[in-house]
Amino acid sequence: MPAFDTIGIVGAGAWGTALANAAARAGRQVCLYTRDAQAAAAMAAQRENRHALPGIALDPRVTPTADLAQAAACDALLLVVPAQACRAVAQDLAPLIAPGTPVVSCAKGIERGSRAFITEVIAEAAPTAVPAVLSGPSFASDVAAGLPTAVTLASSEAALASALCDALGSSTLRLYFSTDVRGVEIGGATKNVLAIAAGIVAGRKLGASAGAALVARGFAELTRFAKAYGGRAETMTGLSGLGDLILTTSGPQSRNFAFGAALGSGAATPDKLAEGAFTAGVLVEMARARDVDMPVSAAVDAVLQHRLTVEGAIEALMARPQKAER
Ligand SMILES: NC(=O)C1=CN([C@@H]2O[C@H](COP(=O)(O)OP(=O)(O)OC[C@H]3O[C@@H](n4cnc5c(N)ncnc54)[C@H](OP(=O)(O)O)[C@@H]3O)[C@@H](O)[C@H]2O)C=CC1
Ligand SMILES: O=C(CO)COP(=O)(O)O
Repeated sequence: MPAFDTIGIVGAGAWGTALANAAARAGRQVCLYTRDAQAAAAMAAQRENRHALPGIALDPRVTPTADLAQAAACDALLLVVPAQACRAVAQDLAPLIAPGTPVVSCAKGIERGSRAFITEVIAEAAPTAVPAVLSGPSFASDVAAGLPTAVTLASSEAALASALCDALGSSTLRLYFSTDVRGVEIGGATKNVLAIAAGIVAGRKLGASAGAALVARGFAELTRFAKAYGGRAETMTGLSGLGDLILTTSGPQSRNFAFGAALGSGAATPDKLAEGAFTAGVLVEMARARDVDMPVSAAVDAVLQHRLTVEGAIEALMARPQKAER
């Protein structure tokens, strides 16, 4: 298995920039791609991504670029753009990468319309790539600051997943490997929708008891969905499932939680990426298609689609028929 000396990061938002520094800290040479040439030049001159991750110096091993081919020539690529942009970016990468190059999805979502998981999107759009996924409880600002963080990296080939963990891991970022690609991506996509629900509960000041009930019942539906779509139970209780659910339902450092809190309090929603708002509808469609009961996610979707008010959604959840706890 190659050592993956060079890592191309495609997408220089908060998470892409944090992962660039993390990979550099692990000893890799890193190419950090943004589609914005001016932003690449500013990052190169200022050695900082002032737009997405202000106050964090770029590691000297990180080279910003607006040349996709330069990033695509690296030994392994991390795809760090919003989930709904992954297909377009993977299509652009397809003619540029060497066959067999690992392309690791770091996005947390499901493609709308196609109902495809992001590793499926990569496999369709860049058929010569080897798809993988990195997910787990990891705020960009924490990782960038070098705070201790642990995540999961999954590929269908255990040896590849393990080699990528070696390439990206450092004393501050610990990676566990897995072959449960589907389970890892389901955890990351679903917890964002549940984080919006947790934010609504907090924004509406429904109390800590309601918040805890929401996380527990949310985890139950996340696990049901994963089972229906081929994820493993042990992955759901791991970093990319329960771990990330706990992190993102804990407070406003999560953009999804902050988005939900604004909905709950009636404030304007922040102008920041909240992936759960894009995932809720497709998640609920996919749940219905396999007869999976996901009342919390369905309530979030109904609020986002203005089919229910926040008040109406809470009433409907509390009025559900009595059932056994499972
Ligand atoms: N932030 C975090 O703590 C974490 C985020 N994630 C996940 O990572 C993904 C990205 O999040 P994050 O970095 O925070 O988001 P940001 O909003 O900070 O950045 C998104 C980046 O993607 C770029 N982008 C969007 N569309 C395209 C496109 N079509 N082609 C090229 N670049 C594009 C944007 O470029 P431009 O500025 O030019 O629009 C921007 O640089 C999400 O799925 C998120 O859930 C996962 C773990 C942690
Ligand atoms: O995925 C994340 C942490 O693991 C980031 O969550 P938010 O996108 O809600 O900020």
